[in-house]
Amino acid sequence: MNAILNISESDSVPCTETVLRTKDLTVKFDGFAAVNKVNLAVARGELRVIIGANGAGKSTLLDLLCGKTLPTEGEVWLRDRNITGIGEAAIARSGVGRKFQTPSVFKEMTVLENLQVASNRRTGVFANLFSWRSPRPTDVEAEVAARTGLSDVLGRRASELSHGQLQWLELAMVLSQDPKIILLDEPAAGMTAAETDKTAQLLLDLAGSHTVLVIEHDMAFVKRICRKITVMHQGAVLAEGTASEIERNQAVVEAYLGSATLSHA
Ligand SMILES: Nc1ncnc2c1ncn2[C@@H]1O[C@H](COP(=O)(O)OP(=O)(O)OP(=O)(O)O)[C@@H](O)[C@H]1O
Repeated sequence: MNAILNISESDSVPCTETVLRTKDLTVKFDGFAAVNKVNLAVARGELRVIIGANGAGKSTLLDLLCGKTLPTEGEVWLRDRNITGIGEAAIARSGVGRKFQTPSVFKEMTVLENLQVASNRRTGVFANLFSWRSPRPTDVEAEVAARTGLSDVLGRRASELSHGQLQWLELAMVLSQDPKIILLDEPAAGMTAAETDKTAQLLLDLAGSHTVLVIEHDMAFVKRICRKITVMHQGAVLAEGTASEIERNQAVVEAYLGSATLSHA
């Protein structure tokens, strides 16, 4: 049992308990349905990838799940709790962590200082920014840094990190708040092949103990990490299934993959 991040042997076995569910989730902007009656059911410990063409509604769906955007209709459920409209902060406190595509780390702070800000976020950002900081990581910060490959750069300023390290720092900041569900927007975008590999392994390691939803365009990456894919098209769910089921689905091929298969897209 890893007490620090609440990872146990049984947690690492994917199960069929649904932890995140949406019911006819819809948001309209000036009458345009960016997300349209989406019914999603994600199991505890699952690593789910959401794919779809530009403008399909993927990011907006994550915005709805984390409370950044309020739905026009429909509901979001976390296990047996309806979290629709409870607000972004309350949803975060309920265990949903979101990492955006553009890192929002404090560039002039060290990696450790960024982790300290993140792990104390519940106490309020300003109290936190001006509070005294230990030069040593707590057990949780050390564990999160080890998990994301940042142990050797804890003392380095964020501005000196590579693109991949910045992305991992942002993920580490999300992890340090101990989320049960992690929402990620294109975590491997702009990464080198080696960084992409490391990110794939990181996500595979996180799944099981966490439920992970990832938006991704890089199909080689998708095939590597994913057991179940949700395909979005024009705000709605077009198909769900394994990579091989998806690449054989004629509607998906026509709407998104074109004549390419997932391995070539
Ligand atoms: N706040 C908003 N106001 C108006 N329209 C919006 C808003 N947010 C998103 N949209 C529209 O909703 C649609 C879905 O956008 P979204 O960003 O969710 O797509 P996406 O699948 O994530 O695309 P990409 O892969 O390019 O990021 C787009 O047509 C977008 O212009």
